[in-house]
Order: sequence, then C-alpha cells, then structure tokens
Amino acid sequence: MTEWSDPDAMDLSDGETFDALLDRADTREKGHFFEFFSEGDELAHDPGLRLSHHGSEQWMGQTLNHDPAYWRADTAAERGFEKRPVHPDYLLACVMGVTVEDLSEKGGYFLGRDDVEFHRPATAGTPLSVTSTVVDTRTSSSRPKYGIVTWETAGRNRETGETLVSYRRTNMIPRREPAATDGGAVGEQDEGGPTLPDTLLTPDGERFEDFQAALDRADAENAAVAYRHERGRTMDDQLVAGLPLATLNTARQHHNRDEMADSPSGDIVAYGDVTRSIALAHARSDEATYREQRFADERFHDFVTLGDTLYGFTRVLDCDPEAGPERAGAVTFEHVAFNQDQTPVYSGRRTALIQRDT
Ligand SMILES: CC(C)(COP(=O)(O)OP(=O)(O)OC[C@H]1O[C@@H](n2cnc3c(N)ncnc32)[C@H](O)[C@@H]1OP(=O)(O)O)[C@@H](O)C(=O)NCCC(=O)NCCSC(=O)C[C@](C)(O)C(=O)O
Repeated sequence: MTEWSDPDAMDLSDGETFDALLDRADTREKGHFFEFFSEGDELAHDPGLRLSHHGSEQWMGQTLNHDPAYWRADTAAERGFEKRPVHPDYLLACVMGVTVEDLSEKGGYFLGRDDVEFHRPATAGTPLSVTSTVVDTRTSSSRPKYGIVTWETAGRNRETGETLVSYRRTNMIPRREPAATDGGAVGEQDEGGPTLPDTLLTPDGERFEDFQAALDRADAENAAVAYRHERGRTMDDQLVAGLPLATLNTARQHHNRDEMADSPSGDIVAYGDVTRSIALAHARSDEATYREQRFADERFHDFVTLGDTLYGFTRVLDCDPEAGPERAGAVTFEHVAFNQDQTPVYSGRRTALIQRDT
C-alpha cells in the first residue's frame, strides 16, 4: 500500500502540478500507426483467448442469435455437428478481436472484409492461434490523417493447427504524420449498385424450397426477392463496449469515450462484428439455417453509436440445390443493417446452407 506520508511519494494534491507532470511524461504506446505496416509483413497475435460456451452464449443472447444448434447438444447432433460448436459470429469476432492490439488499436475504423471462409466448426475450449499478413497499404486520398491497410488473417486451433476461419479485412489506420492533401474528397458517396425492380417478393417460408420458389417467381415476374425483418436492437453499453472487450478487442473506438470525443465519429462506436451479427440474427430468425459457409464484400458504411437501433433487410441472390448435403441447399443473400433513420450501416453477401423441407 502506498504510504502517502512518504517523502518520495508524488504530490497529487495540486492539479496544476500533476498536469505539468503529465505534460513532461512520454506515453508508452499501444498499437501501431499506418507507417508501421509494409506489404508482406507477417504478424502472430499473442493474446491467449480460448473459445468458451459462456462467451458464445453471451454473444448469441445479446445479438439475438437463437439457433438452437449452438445452444443444445441434441440439436447440434441432429444438425450433423460432432460436438456442440460455438457460434460462427462469435468465432469470427474472437479471431478478429485478438488481432486488434497489433493491427488497429490506434483507432482506425473497420471499413470492410472479404473472403470470409469457415473451414470447420469450432468448439468450446479451443485455444486460438491467429496470424495476419499485410497484403496492401495505401494512403487515403480523402482523409489525410489516415492510411488504408488490408490484411489476410487466419484463426487456427492452437493445439491441432487446423484453420477454423480466414478472411481479408481493410481498416483506416491513423498516420503518425498526416499526409499533405487537401482532403477534398471526404464524404463523397459512391454511385451505388443497380436499383431493384419495383416488385419485391417475400418467401412464403423459411426452408430452402421457399427461397428457391420465391426466386423462380421473381424471375417470371421481373421482381426481386427482398424483404425487411421485424426485430430491432438498440445499442447499449453491453453491446458497444462489453462484447468487444470480451473478445479481447482493445480498439479504443468501443470503450474510450474520452479519446473518441475528438474523432470523426465523436463518440464510441459499435464493433463492426457486433453490428453485422445483429443484422444477421434478424435475417436468421426468418430462415432455417443449417450451416454458415462464407461471406464476401462486407462493408461498414456508417457509424453505430450508443442508442442507435439496428434493423435488417435481406435480398435473396441465388439458390444452389447441388451445394451441401442432402438435407440442405446453399442460398446466397445480401444482408443490410440499417439504423432508426433508415441509414445503411453494414452490407455483406452471405452464403449459408438452408434446411430443406424433408
Ligand atoms: C470510415 C468512414 C467515416 C469513412 O467515410 P468516408 O466518407 O471518408 O468514406 P469513403 O470515402 O467511402 O472511404 C474512405 C476511404 O476508404 C476507402 N475504403 C472504404 N471502404 C473500403 C473497403 N472496404 N476496402 C478498401 N478501401 C475502402 C475508400 O476507397 C476511400 O479511399 P480514399 O480516401 O483514398 O478515397 C465511413 O465509411 C464510416 O463511418 N464507416 C463506418 C466505420 C465503422 O463504424 N466501422 C465499424 C466500427 S470500427 C471497428 O469495429 C474497429 C475494430 C474492428 O475493432 C478494429 O478494426 O479495431
């Protein structure tokens, strides 16, 4: 215990003296600025995260992911899992969470992710081993304080070396020295994709055949299969700060309001993986998911802050009856998360196996 009468103890009674002391002291930094990263660099991430049912259930409960295969051993067995797995959104968030200290702790925003592939189910008790390779670095032409870095990351079972999930992600990363540009392009919107036909159809049910029939109908009627999900989820402390911290995600964006007050978002923002998991949960609540397979073109369009409410919108892009086991077919969706003002905050393409009628 500190003995405050010790003559060597610091005098903290005078605020000005302490201010001056802090001004003189160097800060021992965490994380890396943009200039640290070079193409080809490989990084092994050290935090000792072990996947757990507790963590997975906390993640699923808070994000409304209620698929029983991840909660109950009997349903997991019926669905062909050898052992009850942890939820794939939790797995992905944990693998990315432990990379943050090395890759993005300095505070750059998560812009997007591609080529997300689930290689095998992951079970509770699995210790993670996570590595990343820098695949691209470039300066931002619109935001002189930031660069843009892309990494390829793989999360493995530390004991067996088996790859569980891999992906490629892109972040804005603060520069140590802001670039000399006028930043004139900030906020410019891209052109957006093709507009959808006027008629939007909703599948009659939640099975593979329902999605297939809706797509066939849409083809015949020059329509699209696209619909909203009713549930919404308001972002609270547990979602914005609690869940990322539980995956060892140390990004200040999610838990340091003081630092974030002077950032483009002006406040703490939700971890992108929490945002997407909520939108996906809304979508999954309207389908009979069999297995998650892959994600592509994931983009984070706008900030999600405390008090925002997240809703989901889904478009069905394709059905493949040949992919997957007898009991399921593959459906490719485009999912969008949007907030209470109907502003899109996330979009991504997802291919999942959906159970058949029989
Ligand atoms: C960041 C904001 C302000 C930029 O807003 P803006 O208007 O400046 O947007 P933009 O012009 O669309 O993009 C800026 C630059 O990024 C590039 N870009 C954009 N997307 C991509 C992409 N996918 N791949 C490659 N490059 C991309 C884009 O081409 C452009 O380049 P330029 O400056 O040279 O013109 C805006 O996009 C926004 O608000 N996005 C939401 C960010 C967010 O909330 N992310 C999730 C939370 S942060 C997080 O989870 C953290 C994590 C997981 O913990 C952790 O990484 O540590």
